[in-house]
Amino acid sequence: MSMKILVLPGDGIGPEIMAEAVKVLELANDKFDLGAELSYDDLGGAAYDRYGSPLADETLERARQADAILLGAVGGPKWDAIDPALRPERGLLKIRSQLELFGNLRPAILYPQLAEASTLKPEVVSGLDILIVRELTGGIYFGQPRERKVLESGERFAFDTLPYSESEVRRIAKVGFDSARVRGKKLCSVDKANVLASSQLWREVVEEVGKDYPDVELSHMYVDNAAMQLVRAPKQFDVVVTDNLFGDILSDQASMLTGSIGMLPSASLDANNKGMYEPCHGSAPDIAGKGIANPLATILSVSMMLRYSFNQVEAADAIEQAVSLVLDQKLRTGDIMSEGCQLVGTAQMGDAVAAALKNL
Ligand SMILES: NC(=O)C1=CN([C@@H]2O[C@H](COP(=O)(O)OP(=O)(O)OC[C@H]3O[C@@H](n4cnc5c(N)ncnc54)[C@H](O)[C@@H]3O)[C@@H](O)[C@H]2O)C=CC1
Ligand SMILES: CC(C)CC(=O)C(=O)O
Ligand SMILES: [Mg+2]
Repeated sequence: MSMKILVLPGDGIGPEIMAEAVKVLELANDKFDLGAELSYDDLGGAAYDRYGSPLADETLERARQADAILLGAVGGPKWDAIDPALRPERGLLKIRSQLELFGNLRPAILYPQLAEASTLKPEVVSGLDILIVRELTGGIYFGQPRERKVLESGERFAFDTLPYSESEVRRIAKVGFDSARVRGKKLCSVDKANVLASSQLWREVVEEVGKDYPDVELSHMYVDNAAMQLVRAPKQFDVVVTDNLFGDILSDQASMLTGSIGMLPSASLDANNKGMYEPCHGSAPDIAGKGIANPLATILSVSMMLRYSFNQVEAADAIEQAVSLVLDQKLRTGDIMSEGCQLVGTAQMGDAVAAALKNL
């Protein structure tokens, strides 16, 4: 099986965390004889600086030719003042949409070693294992029209549009139900159907899709309540399916239940499980260049890539086991640090995971 992987380190801490993920991937490649071939390109601010566009046509073509894409993160204050259409984040949105990566899987799993780092009490989060299924190529981040203008009165005015079609909701709902079917058989669809027309359609279509999944218990929750329930009693959730904006916000929130946003990997999949894999966090400009970012979310994204795009279950499991072993060794980056543990930097953490993987 061909395993051509396009690596896009991106901006800020992106290159730092990616170096560690590639270290682990290369080790897995040798150990499990995966035949992975890596190539590199730029996305986001780095691409704007190099190509004048946050996603160059040639990069998009390379992404289309690749079997999977591994991404760090994009964005940063350096590009805050440029034409909004050329912002680094627009490159990320464009690659997701052009490759039709509509199914974003964001697992929030608490490693038991990190119970102390969670923002919630250990008894509330122990055994936490939630999968957030976020719709990734529709909704308010893409809706047209969107505009900023100055009204005749001189007042500044702006608006966005939140569109969803039946087929867009249907395909992500299926991802949610299929995921629930192989997990705890519980799916919670999160929307704002008490006020938003797009959410009313969302709820209706999710109900219809649910008829094909009588074995999955479906519930609905408004997003404001879901945000509250996530920090009140997060273990009531198994699989959560939601739209692009709500999923973006709820997954960052869920990350803190696992100790840190630096622990949350993700897979963004098309209809054939071709995917882009990236940590859920951003480019963290506040810590970029310091060598202190947590690389585990990106390393765990490598594991998701091997599992979802290449069915290399043994290698994927081994990477997760190596991460767990390193946490057993009480090595911690600052974001997951707790008493009695040893503080390490990004590269030390990557080295430790690679060493643990090698010795498995
Ligand atoms: N997928 C992507 O490429 C994303 C890009 N962004 C972009 O990233 C830039 C910064 O956005 P923020 O809102 O600050 O979100 P962020 O996720 O980059 O950072 C939020 C906070 O979490 C911390 N953090 C994030 N990742 C970490 C890691 N691996 N280890 C330790 N601490 C970590 C940061 O230091 C910061 O305090 C913006 O330009 C934003 O648009 C934001 C989210 C996702
Ligand atoms: C450009 C943003 C939508 C990226 C982001 O925050 C995310 O995908 O989590
Ligand atoms: Mg986000």
